[in-house]
Amino acid sequence: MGIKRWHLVLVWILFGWVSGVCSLSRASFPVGFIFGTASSSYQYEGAAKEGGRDPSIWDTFSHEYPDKIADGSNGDVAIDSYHRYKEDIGIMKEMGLDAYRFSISWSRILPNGKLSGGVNNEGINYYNNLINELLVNGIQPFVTLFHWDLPQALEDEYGGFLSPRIVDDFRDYAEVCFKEFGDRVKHWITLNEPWSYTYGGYVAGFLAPGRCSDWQNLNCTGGDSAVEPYLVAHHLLLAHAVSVKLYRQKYQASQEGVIGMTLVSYWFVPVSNAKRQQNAASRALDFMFGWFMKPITIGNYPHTMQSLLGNRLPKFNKMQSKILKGSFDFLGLNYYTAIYAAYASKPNVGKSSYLTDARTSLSSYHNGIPIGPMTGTKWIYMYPRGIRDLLLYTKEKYGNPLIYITENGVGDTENVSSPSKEALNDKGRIEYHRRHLSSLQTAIKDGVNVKGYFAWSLLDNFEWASGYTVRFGFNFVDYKNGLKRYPKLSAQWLKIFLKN
Ligand SMILES: N=C(CCCS[C@@H]1CC(=O)N(Cc2ccccc2)C1=O)N[C@@H]1O[C@H](CO[C@@H]2OC[C@@H](O)[C@H](O)[C@H]2O)[C@@H](O)[C@H](O)[C@H]1O
Repeated sequence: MGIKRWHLVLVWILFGWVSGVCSLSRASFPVGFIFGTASSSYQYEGAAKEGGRDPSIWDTFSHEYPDKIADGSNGDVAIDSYHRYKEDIGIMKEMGLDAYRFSISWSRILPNGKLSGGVNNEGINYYNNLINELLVNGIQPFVTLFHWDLPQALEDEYGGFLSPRIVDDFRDYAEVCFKEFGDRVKHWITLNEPWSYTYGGYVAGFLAPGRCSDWQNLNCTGGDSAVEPYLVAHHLLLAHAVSVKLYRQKYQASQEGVIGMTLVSYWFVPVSNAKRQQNAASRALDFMFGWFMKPITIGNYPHTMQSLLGNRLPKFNKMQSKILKGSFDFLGLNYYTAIYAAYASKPNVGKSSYLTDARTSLSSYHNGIPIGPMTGTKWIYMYPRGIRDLLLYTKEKYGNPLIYITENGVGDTENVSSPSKEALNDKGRIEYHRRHLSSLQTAIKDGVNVKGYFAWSLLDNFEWASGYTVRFGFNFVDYKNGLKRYPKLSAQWLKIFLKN
């Protein structure tokens, strides 16, 4: 019986699939494309009461509300990167990574949050040592100024980002970092995920400072989910804008670095092609991504937010709009998963909240079917196509900006506590990263201007409300045995990926 045409097609498809699975590597990406991993100060450093550091709102939140953390834990010790950074950089080098994204602890640099309170030289020394160790190992530092760990002193004095007073204090803090580290740091990120800080801290209350409306019964410490999120986001944006202006006016010419902001977004999939559902997905994107991306691009909020929120949405004056417009040299983009979006009518209860303002209903399921395969992290369903769709959307809607994927990753929630064969055999993580990198490669072929990819995360670490119960690392940290680091299968996979 002769070979039928469909046999040939099948073989061709199979070959394509096999070569696609096996051949994806560094060489699949443009020369100079940067591969790194990401971390943050409160999740990695520990040494919470060492080296002159004063408390952040995360020290307060995790100690005063341990019930808000899955295992009642905190970042007092975390994974002790404060003392083990040389070992951790050795792991990065062994894996062949090009860059490391980390954040600076504001209260380690300015313990009471303000310049007038004095600069902590032990903090300056720590980050100088970290940056220098990275550079001697050929690893580029990408530095985030604010990854949620606000000095508690500023929260106490004027409510932190609820107050416009934060803008000048953040600018002063940023300037200390530009001055002290800018000769060697060439990629600055002002804020990590302002959406998450706002949503987690002032809408749903599961992140510090844990505020939301009482009637939402989320066991919050006070707050108003209809008003505070929009005030906090407004001040985050202004703090970002004045710091970018300062960097560009005083430091960029001599230091020759670039500065941006990292945003996170779901990719939103309409539950049907009906116009009403497509509009709902578009509104959801405005209320999560456009909330920040529009202001730093054109100097104002999305029209959907302006029309739906009225006076609850603060307004930028002319000067603020001017310094916000174009206030980034690159965009950091964090992508984890996609979610279905459906139209929702105005809630009949009299109370407003960010949760219902967009008139959308979001779910990982539609007609009982998940948007993608479940993973080890309850809110992350595998939807690699979403990274490409979000990048294409950004290209089309926001003028094809320079982008770095500054976080992408997945956690395991098996309650493994020792570096067993099972714990290190993280095939799911390999599959997640391989599929997202493949989708990213397609986006690059589509003309998206993306120049780097940072995986979350090098090491298992303190995962905010999940404590140490969720592991995102390529390397296992043995919390029960001296925080010893062990490479997982994914670390081996990434090392080979980066070598080819
Ligand atoms: N997790 C986020 C926020 C993404 C918002 S989209 C989605 C919606 C939602 O409710 N959550 C949970 C959430 C929201 C905000 C912050 C943390 C966790 C989401 O992540 N971003 C990055 O994700 C990384 C992984 O987040 C983990 O995701 C699983 C959660 O169980 C865990 O608490 C969280 O730390 C963090 O370690 C980084 O510090 C952070 O920059």
